[in-house]
Amino acid sequence: MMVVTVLLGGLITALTYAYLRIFYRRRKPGEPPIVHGHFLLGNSLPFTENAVNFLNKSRDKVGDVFTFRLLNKYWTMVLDIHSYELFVKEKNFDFKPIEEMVNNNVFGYHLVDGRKMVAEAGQKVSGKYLFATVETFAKNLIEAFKQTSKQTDNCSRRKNITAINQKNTEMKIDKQEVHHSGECGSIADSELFIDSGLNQQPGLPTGEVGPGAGVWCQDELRNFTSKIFFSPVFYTIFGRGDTGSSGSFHPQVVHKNFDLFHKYFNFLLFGLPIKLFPKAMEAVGVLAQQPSSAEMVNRNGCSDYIKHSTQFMLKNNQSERDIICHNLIFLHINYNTFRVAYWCLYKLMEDDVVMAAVKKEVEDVVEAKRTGANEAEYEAEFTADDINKLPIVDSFLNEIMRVMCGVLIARECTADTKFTTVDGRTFNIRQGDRIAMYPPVFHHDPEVFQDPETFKYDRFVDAEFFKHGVRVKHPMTGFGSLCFGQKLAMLQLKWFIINVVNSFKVELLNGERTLPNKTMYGHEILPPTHDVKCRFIPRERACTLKFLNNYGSNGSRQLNGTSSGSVL
Ligand code: HEM
Repeated sequence: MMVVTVLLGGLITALTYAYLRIFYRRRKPGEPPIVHGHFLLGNSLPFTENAVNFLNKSRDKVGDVFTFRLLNKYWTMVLDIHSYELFVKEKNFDFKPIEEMVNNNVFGYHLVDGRKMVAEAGQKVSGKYLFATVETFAKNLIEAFKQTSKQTDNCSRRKNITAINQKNTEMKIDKQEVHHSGECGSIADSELFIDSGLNQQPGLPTGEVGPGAGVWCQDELRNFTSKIFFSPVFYTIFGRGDTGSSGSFHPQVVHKNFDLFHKYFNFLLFGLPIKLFPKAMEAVGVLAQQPSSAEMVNRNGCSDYIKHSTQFMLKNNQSERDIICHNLIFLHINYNTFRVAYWCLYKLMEDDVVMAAVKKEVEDVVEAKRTGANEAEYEAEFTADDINKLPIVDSFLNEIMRVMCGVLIARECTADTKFTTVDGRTFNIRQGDRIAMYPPVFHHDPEVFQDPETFKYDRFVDAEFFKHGVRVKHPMTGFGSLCFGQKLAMLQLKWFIINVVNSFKVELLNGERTLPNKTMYGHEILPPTHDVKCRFIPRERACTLKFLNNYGSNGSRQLNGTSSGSVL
């Protein structure tokens, strides 16, 4: 009995010691206030349920700089938007451990000399490389639009068959038939439906069928965006290999598997082993089937970013597996742009007023730029500056970025640090703690953005924003301070919006609605709670749009115009 009591006593003492060492913290003088939570989980549950609500409530209780706990890690949140520059410029707040955590926990690899590699590879998406990348993207976009338009011809053919057969139902296209009809693989196309026109939905205009014209095609919005946006992004990054030799390294296969993998992203980020998630394992198995590094760098159209980073890693004797993981990270980064494109299409379709405003701006500028003797020859050229000088397109995109942003700007504190906010309050931050700013809180602050829950496409036109009566220098912080791809992403997205409005009519099917999934805060761009069905048809006689790479001519080495992006 005595032995049992002693053992029990020992166990309780050990557990109490471990608890005090790992979880418990007493606030020291000068440190931010602590928001206490569950004795084991800390504040993990309210944070993962809805981070913005939790952080707002905490701020109301203890002020805009405070510390809380996620499992065993203490985080200090700086929710003072005016202190953004001070935060991102503090040399003791280091991004490297965060980057390593993502590389290690989510992608299972270590990047040798990572900071140097990112700094060097980052050059490959700025200056002349930025312009060249947009040029390649624009060409790939034309190709993707062409292929998708061809599918509506296919729908048209099928419609006739449908009419002949008197089938009054939607039909799913036979996988193989679609596979032969265009570049898209069978996975994407397996979800393509024909809107036969015979089962017209109430409230929707009749499919515009004329000789030689397509009919409305139905698709899931994610699938549609994948074909017209993710494909060109994918080919811009990796080029087009010798088709057939690349197997499952195909944009639609990669996209489907990335979609699946991303569902588990937050679990992996917090360190849970991927083996717990068989579906994620399966997806990664497919994603890992990539061309060898030697083949990749020689692929036609492979980006300078991938070429440079691959060669850098080879020089450091990193394995083929590491290179594959790095390619996945780069895709993961670009997947954000895909999600924004999804929301752009959704918001255009959701509200006729938004669509009309964006369309008018695009049509006016296309009309003004148009050259050519007749409709068949109409063509309009856009430079990067031209793209950036469309206030409605710019504001619409910024509003999407505001509402859909889920990013946490996180750093690790590398030494005990006194952090002083812009209004002069000083807080002691402990070495080893995480420290963060949270753009979604700023983006939904009613003092900065009036009616923050309402989507206002023109919110950013000639606008300034204020907090406590002081102008906010950085109202939009969704790219953080380090993102090299900000200018590229914004240009690609604007060019996509212009082109999609010019080339397609797109509509949501009746009653189809979705929302950003707020349990996914932590993803840079929030995914939808569920997908929606849409339908599309190419616009007849659409003017051909071209991107003009004028880098270096007329001194245009910089990007001018509205919100072209500024990395601090
Ligand atoms: C809508 C699209 C995108 C969003 C929302 C986004 C957002 C972000 C954010 C929040 C960070 C962390 C920054 C920080 O903590 O200060 C980041 C880092 C980064 N982004 Fe982006 N990004 C996007 C697109 C891109 C693209 C297209 C590229 C490349 C061409 C890119 C390249 C990078 C790189 C290389 C980093 C890491 C920088 C470093 O390690 O120092 N991003 N991005």
